[in-house]
Amino acid sequence: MTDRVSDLFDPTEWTEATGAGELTDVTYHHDVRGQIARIAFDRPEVRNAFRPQTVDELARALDDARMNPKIGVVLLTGNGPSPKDGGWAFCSGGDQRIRGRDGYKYEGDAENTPDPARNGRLHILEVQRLIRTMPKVVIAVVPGWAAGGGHSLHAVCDLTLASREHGKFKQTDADVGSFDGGYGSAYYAKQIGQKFAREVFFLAQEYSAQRAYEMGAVNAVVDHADLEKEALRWGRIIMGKSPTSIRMLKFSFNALDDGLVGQQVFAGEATRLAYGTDEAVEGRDSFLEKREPDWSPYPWQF
Ligand SMILES: CC(C)(COP(=O)(O)OP(=O)(O)OC[C@H]1O[C@@H](n2cnc3c(N)ncnc32)[C@H](O)[C@@H]1OP(=O)(O)O)[C@@H](O)C(=O)NCCC(=O)NCCSC(=O)c1cc(O)c2ccccc2c1O
Repeated sequence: MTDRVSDLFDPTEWTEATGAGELTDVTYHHDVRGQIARIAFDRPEVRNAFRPQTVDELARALDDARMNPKIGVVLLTGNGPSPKDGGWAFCSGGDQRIRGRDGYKYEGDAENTPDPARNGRLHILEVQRLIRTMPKVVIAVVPGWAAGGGHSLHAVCDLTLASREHGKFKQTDADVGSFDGGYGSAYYAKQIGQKFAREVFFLAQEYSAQRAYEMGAVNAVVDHADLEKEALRWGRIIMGKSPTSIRMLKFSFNALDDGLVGQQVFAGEATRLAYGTDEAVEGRDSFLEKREPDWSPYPWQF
């Protein structure tokens, strides 16, 4: 790759997000209408494996998109192809070269050498929770390999679109002595069923985009050249919907599987909606005006 972001990236559709020029491991753009974010792993030479710095930058970009009131959809993808061999990847999980005994390490003086003085990190799990709880639709746009922790990221995204020619899925955790026991496996099993999920993890075989679609892990298989165009089209359809409906729907889908945290997130939005009623305003005003509240205009509805 030269100065192009990615071979599938259409520069007429995107502008670089403010501050994104400082990022080294991910790229971050907003679509020209300012409604859809594109965040991409940018380490194609290692199949977009993440190191702690990658995860830091990913979290920053996702959080920025979360807090942007115009943005309703995030496309999470991987830039490519690899300048070394032309291979494509969404993300191949944690960079095994800097994995220490306590997690993934920030690098020391020599590149790809773990810094023994700093604790290891497993904070891709924090990113998973951010994707899960942000009140926006996150679409995994998979142009190549989704492996290991990259496979888990696609699992936690709300939707997945995959390249027909290059999209490949492989859950390598058990090959490398790792295990994502949360969304990556247990929630994934809720998506595609226990038998398939156990097969994917226990055998760690390669699945084509078409096979992943048949198993219920992928929403659509798209010709490689059209992948990002199609993702943008899906994003724009979603942007035509009510923001409150989409937010409440996402949190409703999450609630049961996320236990009390799911209930808390959903209930927080219900509280926000309730604050908008005249009834809640009466409660606040009566306190501030040091008088008894008058609930008489508000029936005990059934
Ligand atoms: C993804 C592959 C199946 C692709 O195979 P392919 O044959 O197409 O490509 P190569 O193997 O030749 O790779 C090209 C080039 O990239 C390097 N590379 C690829 N992936 C990684 C990686 N993850 N780390 C470091 N380097 C990588 C590869 O070495 C080649 O380099 P050259 O110098 O030789 O050119 C295949 O590449 C593959 O299987 N990759 C490894 C996938 C993997 O096992 N990932 C880690 C799983 S564990 C994990 O991600 C994880 C992270 C967490 O933070 C967790 C936190 C909490 C719980 C669990 C976690 C977790 O499981």
